[in-house]
Amino acid sequence: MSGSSAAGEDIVQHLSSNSNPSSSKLAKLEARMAGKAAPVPSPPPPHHLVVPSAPATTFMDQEELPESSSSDDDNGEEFLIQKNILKRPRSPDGDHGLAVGNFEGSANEAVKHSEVMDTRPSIDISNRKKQGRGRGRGGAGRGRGSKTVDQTRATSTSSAVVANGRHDILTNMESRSSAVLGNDDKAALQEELSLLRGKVAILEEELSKSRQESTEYRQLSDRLAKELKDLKEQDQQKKSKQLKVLSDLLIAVSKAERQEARIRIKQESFRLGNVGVMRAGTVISETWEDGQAIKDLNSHLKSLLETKETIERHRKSLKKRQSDKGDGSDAETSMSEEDVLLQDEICKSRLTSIKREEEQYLRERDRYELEKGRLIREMKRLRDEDGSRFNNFQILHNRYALLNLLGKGGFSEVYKAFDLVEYKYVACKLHGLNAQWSEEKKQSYIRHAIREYNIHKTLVHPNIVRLWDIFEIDHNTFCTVLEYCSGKDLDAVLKATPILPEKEARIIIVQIFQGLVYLNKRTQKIIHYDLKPGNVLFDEVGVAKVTDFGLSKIVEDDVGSQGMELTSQGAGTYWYLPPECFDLSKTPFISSKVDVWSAGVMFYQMLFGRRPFGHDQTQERILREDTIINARRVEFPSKPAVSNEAKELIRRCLTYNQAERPDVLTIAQEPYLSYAKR
Ligand SMILES: Nc1ncnc2c1ncn2[C@@H]1O[C@H](COP(=O)(O)OP(=O)(O)OP(=O)(O)O)[C@@H](O)[C@H]1O
Repeated sequence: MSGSSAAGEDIVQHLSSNSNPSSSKLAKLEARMAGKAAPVPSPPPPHHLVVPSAPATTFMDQEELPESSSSDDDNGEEFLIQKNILKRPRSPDGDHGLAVGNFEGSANEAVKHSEVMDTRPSIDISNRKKQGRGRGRGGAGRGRGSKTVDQTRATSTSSAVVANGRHDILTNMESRSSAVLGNDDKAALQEELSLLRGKVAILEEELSKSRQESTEYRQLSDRLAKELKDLKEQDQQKKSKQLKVLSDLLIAVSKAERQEARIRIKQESFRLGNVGVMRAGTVISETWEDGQAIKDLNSHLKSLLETKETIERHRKSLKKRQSDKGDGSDAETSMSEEDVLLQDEICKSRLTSIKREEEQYLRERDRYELEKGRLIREMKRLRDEDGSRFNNFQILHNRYALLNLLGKGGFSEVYKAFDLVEYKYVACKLHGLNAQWSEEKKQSYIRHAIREYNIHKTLVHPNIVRLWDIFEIDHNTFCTVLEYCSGKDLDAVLKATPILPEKEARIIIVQIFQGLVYLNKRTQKIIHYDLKPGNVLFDEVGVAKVTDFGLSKIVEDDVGSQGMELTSQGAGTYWYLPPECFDLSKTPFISSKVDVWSAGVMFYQMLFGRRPFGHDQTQERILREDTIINARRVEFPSKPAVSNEAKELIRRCLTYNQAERPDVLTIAQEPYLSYAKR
């Protein structure tokens, strides 16, 4: 064995002992170059390097091969290349294959060697390719024209890591191989090495470019993330600014409305009257003091009455004179018969005109009374608003901007509010629990309200006020959010105009019945149980809507034809409840017929300006005197004139006997309750 051959063996030994598989490949390459390659006249042709049919071998197999077997050299090369192919499947687009094919001669050889030396970098290549794809079609943007360069780079990339870690080995290899190889081989190898170096340099450059690119991308991504965050913040700020502007506007409008309402009250108080304070010893009470217009009107009426009395007296004296003349007792003061008749005619005519004047003043007084009623309600509203703890334009639940008080009920205050999320007006009903109440009573009230909410929230119909939301404000207060109805309620309408023309009354009752039909066509039927003018609201176009389901009852599925037991009587308003609800001798059975009765009472009230039973009575008196229990027959006043169909509908609704009274779905069939053309 020649010295150079021995040196080759040493190198093989040295390189084979390196656990790095690439080093082992290099060692084998080195070995081939040092000695075993000597008998091979020239590098094997490229197609010898790849033997597709070679049996697949694991990397361990390769490690276990005899290190210096002379037959190993070529086989080893084949084996290694085969191994490499298995480890790094070529990409389907054949880029890599092309990369190999694009090098010719020694370059080709060099590529093969580079493949032989490296398995791990192949994984780097595929990763890089993936990254390249990940960056989008940008890679293609560099141009298909540069494909060869790209491919070279791709191939070179596989050597990058090798280059980093094994530059010394290559240098070593170069010096040793120069010692053992012939001039041709040496030149070829040197060419090969310089090519590899070139590629290493390209790869290094590529790597640094990639690093730079990656830094740039990271910076870009950071910048974009920051920009996005800024935009979001700006958007948020813009939204809060918009909301601030909006709520400021709403508040300004509401404040102006409050001021206007107070000025109007002052003016009207002067005209119609005001609440005064009266002291009786230590007791201070409030009394109503009429305003100037009512005082003037009353004094006109008083003076007319006085004039009337004077005329009546004068007529009496005329009659007396006539009779005195007849019996001859006072001949001097006697008047001719004609004079007496004339005087009497004058008095009668004057009395007639006084009566006319009086009637006019009385009509005016009635109007004042209505205005006075409205003024008193408005005064009460303003006083309630001033005393309310929610009068300072709070935003509830981060969403509802409270504006002005609409009114106050038994345990609740209703505010007009603006929904800052849905951008619409709503009515916020604030249910206040009395702090003095026992915990048990509070819980019962809350249960009651939640029950109402659960019933009401499922109701979606144009003639039923929508319930949008419910939330707690504090331990003693919660809020329900309702559809806002900007018109008055029917109670206020009837206070302002006690008698409605039949046409108007009909359209209202038809809508109420449509709401009731909806309640009775659901799988879970509902009895409202508290239908009264105060619970019928109007929206801005005049659509009537039923509200307040606080006393309503859900009709159980298995209820018989006679209705369901009224377990909790509740406190409906007695003028509007049917006789069966007053029967204390047994637990009443109720059905939708309760609502039919209430609707009949309301319709009567709209047409005739008074309720059919117990109109002038208090709730307490109605109970005491069994007014409704005795309401067997409804009577109609002669005025105003009302159609027979309307009267017939009322009669049917107010059928005393519950069994004979039609239910909601039956009475809704009445032609009078439908506008459909027949
Ligand atoms: N959805 C609404 N839209 C507009 N105004 C409303 C709405 N709900 C109630 N109101 C008004 O608020 C006022 C108070 O209503 P609320 O229902 O609390 O009182 P009530 O029915 O008179 O009392 P209670 O519920 O104790 O019987 C009434 O004048 C009513 O017209």
